[in-house]
Amino acid sequence: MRAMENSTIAFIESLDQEGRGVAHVDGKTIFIDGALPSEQVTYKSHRRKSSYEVADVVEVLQPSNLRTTPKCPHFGYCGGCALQHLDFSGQVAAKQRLLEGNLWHIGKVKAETMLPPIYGPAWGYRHKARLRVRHVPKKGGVLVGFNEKASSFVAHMDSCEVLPPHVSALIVPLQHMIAQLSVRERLPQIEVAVGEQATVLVLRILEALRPEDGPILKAFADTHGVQIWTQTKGPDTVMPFYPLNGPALTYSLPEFQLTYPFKPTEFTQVNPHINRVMLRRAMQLLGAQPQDRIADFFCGLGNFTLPIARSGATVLGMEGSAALVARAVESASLNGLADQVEYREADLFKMTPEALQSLGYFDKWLIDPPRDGALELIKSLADVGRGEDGAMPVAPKVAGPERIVYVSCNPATLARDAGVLVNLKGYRLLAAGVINMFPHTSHVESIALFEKIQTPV
Ligand SMILES: C[S@@+](CC[C@H](N)C(=O)[O-])C[C@H]1O[C@@H](n2cnc3c(N)ncnc32)[C@H](O)[C@@H]1O
Ligand code: SF4
Repeated sequence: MRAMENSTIAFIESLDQEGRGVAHVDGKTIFIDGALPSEQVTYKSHRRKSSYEVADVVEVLQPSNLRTTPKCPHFGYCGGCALQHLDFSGQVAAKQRLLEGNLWHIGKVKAETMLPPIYGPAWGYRHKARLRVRHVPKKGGVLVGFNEKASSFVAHMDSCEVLPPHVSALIVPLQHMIAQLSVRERLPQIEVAVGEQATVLVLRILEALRPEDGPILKAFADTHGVQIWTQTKGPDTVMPFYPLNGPALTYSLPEFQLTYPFKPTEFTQVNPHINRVMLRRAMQLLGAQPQDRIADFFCGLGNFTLPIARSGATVLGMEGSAALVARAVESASLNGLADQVEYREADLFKMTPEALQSLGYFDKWLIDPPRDGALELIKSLADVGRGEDGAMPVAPKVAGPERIVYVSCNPATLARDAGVLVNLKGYRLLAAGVINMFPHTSHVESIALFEKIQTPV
């Protein structure tokens, strides 16, 4: 709808992957930052293309009844959150609609059942974070935080509601402490990792620390009860007052009697509360039995592998990072599961039918890929029937597992891969649902269950 001279009015139909309201005006798609579904708003475009425009809300004429007051004072300016103006349940519903929309528009598939969303705490959930650091004298000194929205500048912030409160409380003291370091201009990033026994801050520094920096770091660590590790150019150099080379942290899964050691820089799930619920859901969907042989592709440090092994099944975990494979092997022994678990390092984006066949038959698969998805792995399964060009599938014919549980951090690639599984590989999409792993952001984590209905030719 185009209105009077200077203002443009739009009715918002849905949310996009970045949490922006989507409207259609005069045949163009308009992505409007700050607008919510079912709202009528005026907007101002800051990017115009022939088929779409990108805009900011000017005024909300008719607010959604799910619009709410953002809790964080930095919302709207900090790029860390996109949806704090939408009620928590509305966020989950919007993510579910996005997942369903992607499955249908990209993969041409529909889940037979939508699973109830997996919820967790709304605030203080981020146990892993990458904070940017920038020394900007004209903004008052050192900035520590997330990037500003749609910018590479560091946001000026003094607290963060999605970090655990004790980490949020470190932002201002970190700004003051870094300002005193000789390397304050050469310290672009801090990785935060909260484990069960400790919180570690890994300072990435582009040159060597000078001796006078040591006491400053030690005083900070002692005062705030955290560990500080430094990663300068070259191999890790842990500050001399902390144990060298050992994983400092652990997380545990009491329901599976499992404990995982990890190094703060290694991949672990960001939200430990949701991770536990997600693992229970995945195990329920996988239905692992003691006689099963199961593959855990993109297994990381064995987050899914060990709960699967606890059920009595044997598991092969495959992963691209040698460091994570080594950590996974260590955890399997530590938890008394080494006999049931094997790990292999492999680049799964280069999977071929021959390589997949050489792994032998699996009853079930668990897949948890990065954002790019798992296309090469799925394409390596034998097609059902003839291909689009009428040709028979290329040998070897790799028999697919009876069940696949697919955990995804990108609904677009999940939808693409689901389309291949359902339309070419003889699977049904039995169920799918969202996991609210990152509340208030537009990230959509999801889980899907596929079941084999046809034997490949
Ligand atoms: C979303 S994480 C999941 C890790 C694990 N399942 C977990 O829950 O902790 C994706 C994993 O894929 C691995 N990865 C990324 N690219 C890969 C590739 N090309 N081949 C194999 N693994 C890869 C990453 O190292 C990471 O451990
Ligand atoms: S990431 Fe933290 S500081 Fe940024 S908007 Fe979200 S809660 Fe606020």
